[in-house]
Amino acid sequence: MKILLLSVRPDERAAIEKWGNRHPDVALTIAEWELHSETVDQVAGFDGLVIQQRTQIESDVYPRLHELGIKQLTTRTAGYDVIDLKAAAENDLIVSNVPAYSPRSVAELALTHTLRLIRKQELVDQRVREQDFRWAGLQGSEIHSLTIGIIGAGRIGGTAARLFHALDAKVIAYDIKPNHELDDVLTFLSFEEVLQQADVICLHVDLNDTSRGLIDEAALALMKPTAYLINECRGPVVDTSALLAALAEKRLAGAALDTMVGEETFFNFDLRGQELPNQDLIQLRQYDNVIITPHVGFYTNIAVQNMVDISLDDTVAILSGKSSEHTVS
Ligand SMILES: NC(=O)C1=CN([C@@H]2O[C@H](COP(=O)(O)OP(=O)(O)OC[C@H]3O[C@@H](n4cnc5c(N)ncnc54)[C@H](O)[C@@H]3O)[C@@H](O)[C@H]2O)C=CC1
Ligand SMILES: O=C(O)C(=O)[C@H](O)COP(=O)(O)O
Repeated sequence: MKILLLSVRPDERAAIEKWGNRHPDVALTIAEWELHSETVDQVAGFDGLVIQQRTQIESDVYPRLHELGIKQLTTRTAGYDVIDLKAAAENDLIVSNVPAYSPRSVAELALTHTLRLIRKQELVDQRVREQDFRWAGLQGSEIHSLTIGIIGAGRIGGTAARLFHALDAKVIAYDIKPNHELDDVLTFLSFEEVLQQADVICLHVDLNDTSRGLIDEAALALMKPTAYLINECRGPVVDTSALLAALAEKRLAGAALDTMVGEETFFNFDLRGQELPNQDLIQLRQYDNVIITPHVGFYTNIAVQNMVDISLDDTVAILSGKSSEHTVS
């Protein structure tokens, strides 16, 4: 069996090698390129495909994969919004993802961002760098006195809720499919109630037709002017122009963004000394109450090993005609 892994980063190689040592019967090939119209022909001769990319797969790729005899497409990520599931199904491709490689990795970043925001840590760091050691303007708040609003209480949102609950915060949540196994740590409310009551809103929805643009001008207008917004899921869930307006007019206390619209042109690039390619990023970076992290929520040692292991196990299972519990349709 021949499996091609695409978009492989140097830090994934050790995990891939470990899996390969446990499966000497599987031939693994590593490549750094992404799956697109201009690269798809290089897939010829392989049985299985494992991807991880932020840019959409073009529509002509799916029929070409079918012509090349590819029957499976696995992304070693939780989000699978770069894949058009309808086009994949029309071309007999079984799609799978890695839904739970480490919900803690992202949930712990949400907690980190929350603590940094409520202690005004960006401003503190900036001032200390400038040798300004005054306290004025730096008073923070304590987590146990706050209400945390989780939008999308799935694997990651639910894990974040448990972390916040353990720190004695009040946790409220909105989800289109509430999971009542979380009732011991949070209270499900309406979308509007969560926005109105929370001191910190954490976004953990998957990107779909109902969540695209969910945090728009109207949603931001419902939030308290003292509240913070944290986006750890996908950039398009937030209307960035509306967010910028809310920040400019001080209708929001601040924000932390681990995902942004257009991030594929700047996150995980070394742009030191260069002009930034995105106006929203330029504007957001000017605020000392905005934290930007380059989509590192997932990026822990445990998560990277699990992403590799689970995606390769599933690829082998699917190609062997067995079922995988991670197929998506
Ligand atoms: N920053 C990062 O590095 C990472 C980001 N992610 C993103 O986080 C997302 C969530 O991951 P999981 O928790 O594993 O997914 P999940 O599928 O377990 O949870 C998503 C939840 O959102 C809910 N939801 C969907 N649309 C909604 C809407 N319009 N309003 C309210 N709730 C809605 C669903 O019902 C579900 O409970 C992924 O799809 C991915 O986009 C995932 C891993 C790493
Ligand atoms: O798993 C996900 O979903 C993630 O967001 C990642 O872990 C990073 O994946 P990409 O956004 O780089 O595909």
